[in-house]
Amino acid sequence: MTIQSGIAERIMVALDYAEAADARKLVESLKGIPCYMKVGMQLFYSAGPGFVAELKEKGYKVFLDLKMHDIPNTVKGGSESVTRLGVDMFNVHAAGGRAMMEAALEGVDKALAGGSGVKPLVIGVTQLTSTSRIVMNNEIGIAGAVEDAVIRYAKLAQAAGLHGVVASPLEVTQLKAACGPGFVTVTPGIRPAGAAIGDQSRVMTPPEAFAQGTDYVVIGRPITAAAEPRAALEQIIESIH
Ligand SMILES: O=c1ccn([C@@H]2O[C@H](COP(=O)(O)O)[C@@H](O)[C@H]2O)c(=O)[nH]1
Repeated sequence: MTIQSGIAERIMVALDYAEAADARKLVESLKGIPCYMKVGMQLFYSAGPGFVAELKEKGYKVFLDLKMHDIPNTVKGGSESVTRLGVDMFNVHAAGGRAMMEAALEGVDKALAGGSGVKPLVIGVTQLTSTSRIVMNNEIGIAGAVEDAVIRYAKLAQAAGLHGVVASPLEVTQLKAACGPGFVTVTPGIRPAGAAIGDQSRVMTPPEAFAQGTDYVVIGRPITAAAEPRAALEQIIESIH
C-alpha cells in the first residue's frame, strides 16, 4: 500500500518492550513507514540511550516518554541529559509545577549551549489516560471533571513555556480552545474500533482522535500485540483517510 507520510508522521508507535531485540524486530517490520517512535521507561531502563541513538541513525523522530517529576534542579539535569541524546520530544509531569517545568527548559538550553544541535519539544503530562474521573476524584483527591484538571495543567504548562501536553483525545477540542491551535497535543488512549481497552480509561479511535484536531496519537498494544504489526499500522493509517 502507499503510505501517506503526513498521517504516518503523526502516529507515535509506543515501543513498550523489555528487550531491545524485540523492539528492534518491531522497528524492522515497520521499515519504510515514517512514523514517530516512542521510547518509554520499560525500554529505556533496559536498553538505555544506545537504543535512542539506533532509532536516530535509522532516521526516526523519537519521543522519549520518561515523564520526569522531581525537584527543579534534578529535572533540569535530566532534561539537559536527554536533550544531548538528540530526542525530538520529551515530557515532564505538569503536576511538578511551574518552576520544575521552567527548569526543564533551562536544561534544554544548557545542552544546546553546549553544542547539542536538536531542540526538542518539551511536553507536559496532564492526567494519565488511564485515569478515570472516579479515580481522580476519590483516589488522587482532585475534585471536578477530568477535562477541567487537564486544562488547568495545560495552562500551567503553557505559562511555563512548554510546547504542549499529553492528554486524552477527549480533551483536545477544549485544549486547543484554551491554549490555542499551536499548542501541541500528544494523545495516547487510542483504540481502533473493537480493540481491547486494557488499562486505558479515556479512549478514542484513531480517526476520531484526528477529527478532534490532535497533533499526534500514541499507539502501543493495538500495533505491538497484533499478529501482524505492520498490517495493523497500515490499517490504522487507512482508517484515518
Ligand atoms: O497519559 C498517558 C501518557 C502516556 N501513555 C503511554 O502511551 C502508550 C500507550 O500504549 P497503549 O498500549 O496504546 O495503551 C504507553 O507507552 C503509555 O506509557 C499513556 O498511555 N497515557
